[in-house]
Amino acid sequence: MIRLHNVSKTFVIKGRKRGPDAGGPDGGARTVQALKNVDLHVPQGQIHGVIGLSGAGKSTLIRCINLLERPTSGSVSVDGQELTGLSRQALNQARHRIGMIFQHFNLLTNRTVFANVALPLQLMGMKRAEIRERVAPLLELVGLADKAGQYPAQLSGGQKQRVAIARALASRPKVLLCDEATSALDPQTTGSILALLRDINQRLGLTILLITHEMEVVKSICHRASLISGGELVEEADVGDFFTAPRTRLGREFLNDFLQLEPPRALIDQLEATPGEQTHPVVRLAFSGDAVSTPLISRLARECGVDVSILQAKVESIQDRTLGLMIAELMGSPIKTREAIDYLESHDLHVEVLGHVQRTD
Ligand SMILES: Nc1ncnc2c1ncn2[C@@H]1O[C@H](COP(=O)(O)OP(=O)(O)OP(=O)(O)O)[C@@H](O)[C@H]1O
Repeated sequence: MIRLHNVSKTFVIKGRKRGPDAGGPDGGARTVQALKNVDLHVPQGQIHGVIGLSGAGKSTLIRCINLLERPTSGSVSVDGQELTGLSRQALNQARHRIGMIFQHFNLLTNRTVFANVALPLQLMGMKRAEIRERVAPLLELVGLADKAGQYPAQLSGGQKQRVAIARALASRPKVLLCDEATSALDPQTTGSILALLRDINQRLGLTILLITHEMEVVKSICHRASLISGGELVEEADVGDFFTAPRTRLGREFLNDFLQLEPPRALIDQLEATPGEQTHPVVRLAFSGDAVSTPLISRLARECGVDVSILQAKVESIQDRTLGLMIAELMGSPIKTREAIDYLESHDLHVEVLGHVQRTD
């Protein structure tokens, strides 16, 4: 439904220098490459999250999808239509199939809830009666049927975002873009807006692309997720894998921040990077699916002759999957602990060796 192929975006920031030390005719202009060769495919009906740190390129990416920002190179297509080559008029038509919501809602303060939702339909030239027929069920859908005559200032943040969602859905888009849509909301309101987006995705089969800096958002509603860093998509996976086996250091940092599952400080200070004859490995184990209910730890002791000292453990529900995480010291000879790691990996556990500690046994 959404396809980005080799999309790059470079901003040129004009220099302010004037006069003899301007350093050239551009007065010291510099460029920022906000996106680098981004490839992304979001199939119909999927909720895809793009997560990254501040300045990573999230907003630029989402704004390139409806061409609020025009890519410097590459192609963008939505619902099978390539957008980058369209005339202004054709692009305006194509944008009816792409709704968007924003962190700060972007409602018109001097218009009622009804009039805000009706606005895109008026701009499309729709007749009054038709607009009424379209807006009423949308307000019903977002739970604001009784607020049609109120003004944005009379609404809570969550209610304002509901109005924005209804407005974004007014033109019956195939795609909804969410630009940090819950970042200005408290956790409880965030939960209710995410539940509404999930409901809309299921009921209307709407494809959703959202950008966020919060793993909680990805965990709550996304089917698939990408990590963006320095304008590049550095990893992409189904959400279960995104949370169990991040492939990049940044992915692991996001996960650790979210789970707050780090070895105790005192242990971190003792960790050595290389193993020795007198050390034990400290590992982070991530397991999902059948592995969660299999007594693998007791089997390690029986089948590999390795004792396991559990330092921290946590079980999380990621949509319909259960994810187990554990930090543990594997106690045994170097050969046996290597065998134990192979055994765990052969049972689909993701094993990351955090370091090695001196044996005390
Ligand atoms: N209009 C612009 N002109 C110049 N540089 C820009 C422009 N918009 C974004 N940038 C730069 O592009 C890079 C990516 O910015 P972008 O806003 O896409 O990141 P982000 O991940 O959305 O960050 P945040 O979470 O802080 O909003 C940054 O270095 C930013 O300064």
